Amino acid sequence: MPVLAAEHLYKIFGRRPQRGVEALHRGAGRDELRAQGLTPAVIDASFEVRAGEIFVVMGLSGSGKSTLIRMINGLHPATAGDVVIDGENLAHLKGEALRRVRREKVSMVFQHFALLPHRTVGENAAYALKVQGLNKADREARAARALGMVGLDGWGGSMPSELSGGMQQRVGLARALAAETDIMLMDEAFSALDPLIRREMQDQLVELQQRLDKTIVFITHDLNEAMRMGDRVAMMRDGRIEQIGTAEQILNDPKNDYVAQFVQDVDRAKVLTAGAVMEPPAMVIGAEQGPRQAHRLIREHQLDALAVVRRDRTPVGVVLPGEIAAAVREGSDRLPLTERSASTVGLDTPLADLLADAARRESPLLVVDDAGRLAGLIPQVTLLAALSHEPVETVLADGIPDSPEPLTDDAEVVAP
Ligand SMILES: Nc1ncnc2c1ncn2[C@@H]1O[C@H](COP(=O)(O)OP(=O)(O)OP(=O)(O)O)[C@@H](O)[C@H]1O
Repeated sequence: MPVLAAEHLYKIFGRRPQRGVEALHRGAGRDELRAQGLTPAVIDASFEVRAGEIFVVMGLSGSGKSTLIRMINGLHPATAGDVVIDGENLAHLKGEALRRVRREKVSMVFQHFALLPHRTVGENAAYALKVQGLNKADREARAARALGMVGLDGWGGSMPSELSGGMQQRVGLARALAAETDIMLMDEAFSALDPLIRREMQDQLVELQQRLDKTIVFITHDLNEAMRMGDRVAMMRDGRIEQIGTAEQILNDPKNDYVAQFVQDVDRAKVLTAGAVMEPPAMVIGAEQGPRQAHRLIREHQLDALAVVRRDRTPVGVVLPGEIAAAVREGSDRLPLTERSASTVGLDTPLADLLADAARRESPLLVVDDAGRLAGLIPQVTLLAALSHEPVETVLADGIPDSPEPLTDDAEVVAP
């Protein structure tokens, strides 16, 4: 079950906003509503956020992100549609019941930190806990723990003004963590920070999320931030969600021209990981098998490369058609594995890290999962395509320099 769901959510500002929803249902455009003094800020937004996910809402200024997040935390009532948190529909809650859900399920980090200037860092971190009814000792302990998580051990007695911008936002983050809610909403939380600090905070948030298993809805107008942070990204335009998907899905398969144009300048090499560009191996061969068996598999399945694995599927290397043909010709009874053919990379390795020596690489890269087992292969042509910003087909048509000789059916085969 999703932790958080939005179902056909609308927010229209103006008098008698319900009119706007009805007009939109009838097919009216935004301009028509504007003429009636109505602003449609969020139009028919539906999505589900899974437990432990970083769900990014990305869109230009005015696209409706802040309004959307305010409906999720119950600050704005929806004009139509539902927000369901942990099975509870906010539209059905009032007064104390609504405040309880907001307090216990959702915490929020703001762009401008929202720290109280005359309270200490520790008091700021503990701020949300008083309303939760915790006693002073518990509040202080939780706040200190949260400050420790964001790398601010020992800063509890300082005043916010003594801290840099990045540190102040860590206090904002600590305050949200101290509330110990499962869901954290972050509204342009890093947008006011210098690029270097921002990057550091992004990494730290991803690391914290993995450690604490929080569900995070993260709002940003920065596409690169969205692509870097989001397990999935919802792209908003003019109040509507245009597409929801992983960074790879949005980059590789944009749903419409708007999304395609929006993402065209993204540095794919920085966003895409080895896991996203690899191909699952069509066939593998056990390390104890000989070259003739490999030769047979390569021919029968017309493989460009064949990964060699141990019984537990950890990779030993990869054999190529040309190599294996030569080995069979020479009568070798061992698979011709070489050092260079055994380069492995992790699933999360950024593509950019693999491109440096793409042109020199003569065999596919092997991609392994966290347990070191083979997850897939990245053919050299994929790297060259990424490097030249050309589709794979173009690189294939132009040819790869020094590509291995293809194994033809009439290759001379000598029995060992
Ligand atoms: N309280 C309000 N009253 C009237 N109109 C509003 C109100 N809040 C937002 N809007 C309008 O709703 C639309 C969406 O605004 P919203 O702030 O949600 O966008 P955003 O994507 O968060 O933009 P930004 O990044 O600039 O904050 C805009 O046209 C805005 O002018």
